[in-house]
Amino acid sequence: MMSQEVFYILAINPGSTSTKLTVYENEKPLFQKTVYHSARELSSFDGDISAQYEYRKEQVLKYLAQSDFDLAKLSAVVGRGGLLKPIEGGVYLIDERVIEDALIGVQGQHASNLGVQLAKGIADNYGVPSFFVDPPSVDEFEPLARLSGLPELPRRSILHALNLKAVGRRMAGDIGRKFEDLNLILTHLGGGISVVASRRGRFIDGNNATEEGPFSPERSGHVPVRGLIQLCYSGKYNARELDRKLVGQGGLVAYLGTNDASEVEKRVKSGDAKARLVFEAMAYQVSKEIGAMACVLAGKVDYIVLTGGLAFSEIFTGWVRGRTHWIAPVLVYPGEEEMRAMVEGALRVLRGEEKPRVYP
Ligand SMILES: Nc1ncnc2c1ncn2[C@@H]1O[C@H](COP(=O)(O)OP(=O)(O)O)[C@@H](O)[C@H]1O
Ligand SMILES: CCCC(=O)OP(=O)(O)O
Repeated sequence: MMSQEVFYILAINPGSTSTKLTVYENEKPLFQKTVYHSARELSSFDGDISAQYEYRKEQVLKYLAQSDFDLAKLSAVVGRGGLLKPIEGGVYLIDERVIEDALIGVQGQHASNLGVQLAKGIADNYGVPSFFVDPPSVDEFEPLARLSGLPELPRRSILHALNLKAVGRRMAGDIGRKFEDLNLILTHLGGGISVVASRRGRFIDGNNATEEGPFSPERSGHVPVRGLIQLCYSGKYNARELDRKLVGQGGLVAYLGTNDASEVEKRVKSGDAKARLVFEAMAYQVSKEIGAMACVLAGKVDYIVLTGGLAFSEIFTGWVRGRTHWIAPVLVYPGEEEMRAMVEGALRVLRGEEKPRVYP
């Protein structure tokens, strides 16, 4: 029997509330770590994502050192793609143009922009290639989904593509069907929230997780726009401060002072009425967005799928199920498949099963 070549992959996934890292030997995880960043810790960077680079890199290297894994054995590093140009899904090589777009935030600033920077930074030190897979800027919207009501402000596809594609595939496999044969409403419940209409595997519409849809642990979601204009001209905030208020300091953080949904769940269980109102309102808004995506799919919905860290909360998923089960059966896949999906993408390229795409 031929022996299979052994590849060692490091995957790095910076999110708004955490940095996840893992090392795989082929398909086998050797080490996994989630470093949580509190809202207070991140507020010291004053909304400047690039300024978090050294801090997050230090954290990654610190926990890797504790893992006893010898980085000299690395075959590749894969980072979560950021708010890059709108592109097709797939595995991409990280080159200087990717880093440039991540740094300037070609479609905005978000922690995931650090994923490609951290991956390339570490990969270059060890002379190995670096990749990103299905970034948040995967864009499969239909023409109808792109209009907002103002021609100058088209809607943009910014969502949790990596996790939602991976969980959609896993869920379809679990019921013996193909992802490409199903109509799904896929919902990522994390630091940010995406609710997506997946028609036969294509994400034809979904809320932009950085500026639309439900509020989330750290984002305001959609807000009354004329009130927002008044805030802009109130003289109280500059543009960065206001952006930070909406993304980073919105949602649970604004109402309850924490981005930690498990902490909020504890407060709800202990009888805190305000925590209950806010937590239930977030579930109510997620349910409304699911209803909107059911209309996008003209009611032809096979399943509603809830995933992400917040899907561990049975109280929360129970509220969403209660309001949406009449649309389609609700399946819950707590946590995320992002790390495995990134590693598998890199492995396909290293094994020559797929050619890496070049960023346009
Ligand atoms: N067991 C749990 N119960 C409730 N909430 C949880 C649990 N685990 C994580 N969360 C919450 O999920 C959110 C983060 O989800 P995650 O998918 O890890 O986010 P990110 O989008 O930042 O990667 C945080 O608000 C976190 O507190
Ligand atoms: C910008 C879409 C991705 C996103 O919001 O990720 P997090 O929830 O990890 O911040």
